[in-house]
Amino acid sequence: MKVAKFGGSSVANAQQFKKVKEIVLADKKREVIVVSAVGKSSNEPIKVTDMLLDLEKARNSDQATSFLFKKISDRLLQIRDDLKIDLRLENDLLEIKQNLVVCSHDYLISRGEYLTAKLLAKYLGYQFIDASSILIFDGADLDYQASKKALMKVRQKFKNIVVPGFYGSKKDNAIHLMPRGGSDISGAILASLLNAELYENWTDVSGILMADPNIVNHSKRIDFLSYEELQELSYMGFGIFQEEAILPVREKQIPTKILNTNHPEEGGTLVGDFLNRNIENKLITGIAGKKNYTVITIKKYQLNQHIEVLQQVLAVLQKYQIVANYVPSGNDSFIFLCQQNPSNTNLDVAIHDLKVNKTLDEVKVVQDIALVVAVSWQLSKRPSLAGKILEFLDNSRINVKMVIQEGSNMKVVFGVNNGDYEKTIAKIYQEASFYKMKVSA
Ligand SMILES: Nc1ncnc2c1ncn2[C@@H]1O[C@H](COP(=O)(O)OP(=O)(O)O)[C@@H](O)[C@H]1O
Ligand SMILES: N[C@@H](CC(=O)OP(=O)(O)O)C(=O)O
Repeated sequence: MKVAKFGGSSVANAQQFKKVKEIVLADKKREVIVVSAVGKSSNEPIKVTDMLLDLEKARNSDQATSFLFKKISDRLLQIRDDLKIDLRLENDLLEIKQNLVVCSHDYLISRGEYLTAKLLAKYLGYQFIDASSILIFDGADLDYQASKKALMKVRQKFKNIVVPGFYGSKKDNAIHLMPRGGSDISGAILASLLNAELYENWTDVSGILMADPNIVNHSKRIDFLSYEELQELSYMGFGIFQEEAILPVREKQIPTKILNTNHPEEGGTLVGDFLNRNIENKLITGIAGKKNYTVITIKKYQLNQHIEVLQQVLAVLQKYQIVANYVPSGNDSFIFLCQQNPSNTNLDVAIHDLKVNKTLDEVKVVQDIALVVAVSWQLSKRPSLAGKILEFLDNSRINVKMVIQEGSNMKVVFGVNNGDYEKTIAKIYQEASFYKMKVSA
């Protein structure tokens, strides 16, 4: 059997629902369908999930909510009416409206998926199964056994089901919301629980492209990608597949395909255990990145003899709950990379604490740095990769602030000014995707 997840763009309007139906019914093995909330279309620039977030903001600041609630309801009811789906969605909408003042964030934001899945289930003639009854979480982690047991019970009764993505339930039955893009995770978990032969992830691009199509026009598709490569790319901001969705399919080695709902005939990217594929002479597999990092360089003479300094710095970061990547950089210094978040002032306070710490020789802070990662299959066999890319960037006068090639034998990270982010990705793509390199044995 196959698990097929359809993203918000695949269910953005009635037209898209029709395409989904055609795809699902074309293969009997597509038994478990996971769906996101109604997403963006050319006429509707806002995802229902973002509309719900706006609704929550209005509720929390005692502003009027009825206009926003109506807008959300209208989008869903329009699809129902266009497709003549025989479903009294008004009852569900009323229940949500009645809960609006008191309900939790997780409940409210998950309602987009809940309502969309109800519509799709009815439209496909599949059974709607609320994700809260089969994906059970213990804290942030899935309770695998409890979820498997609940899912098996459902599957004994119903073969073909539609499950809303993006949420499950906690032990106390309250809704547990996943991170943004979480329907990818729901699909991957279901594929893992069911040992699916394939996990299909249907979206609005025909596979994973070497670089973000919003930055590079006509970027080449990656036909085959290993779980490890996808992990590195998703971690660094590949928007197309949620990073946390990789582990469930990777653990069970479930082949995963990224496909286009608008063009199923174009095929897509197959993600699998391809690390031992025949080495190609392509310079890189893909490029990803994120803006808005703060780089904190800590200097301490003979640092390797003062391990307590590292402990002190980590304690400050822990105190202010700062998530940071740590990079050793020589005998006398190390750097931390932290993602900036304008609404979180903890980073400024932590930096202040570090600066007044007399044990440290110097604390240098550089803000507004973008990190761009080039992932290359078996980097160790291509030792001159980082140098080659630096040469390309140098030729186009991009000021590279740092290069990190630690730990993984799969990626090189370049730190550049935020303003050079797009240019860096475009440049690496332009040069590297055409460049053929000799591979050492
Ligand atoms: N490397 C990439 N390859 C393909 N798409 C990418 C890449 N990086 C970013 N994207 C963006 O990801 C989008 C698909 O993800 P998303 O908007 O979450 O879709 P969905 O609503 O189907 O889940 C594409 O439309 C594209 O703009
Ligand atoms: N609707 C949620 C979950 C999700 O996975 O959406 P999409 O598949 O449209 O990226 C979000 O916007 O984050």
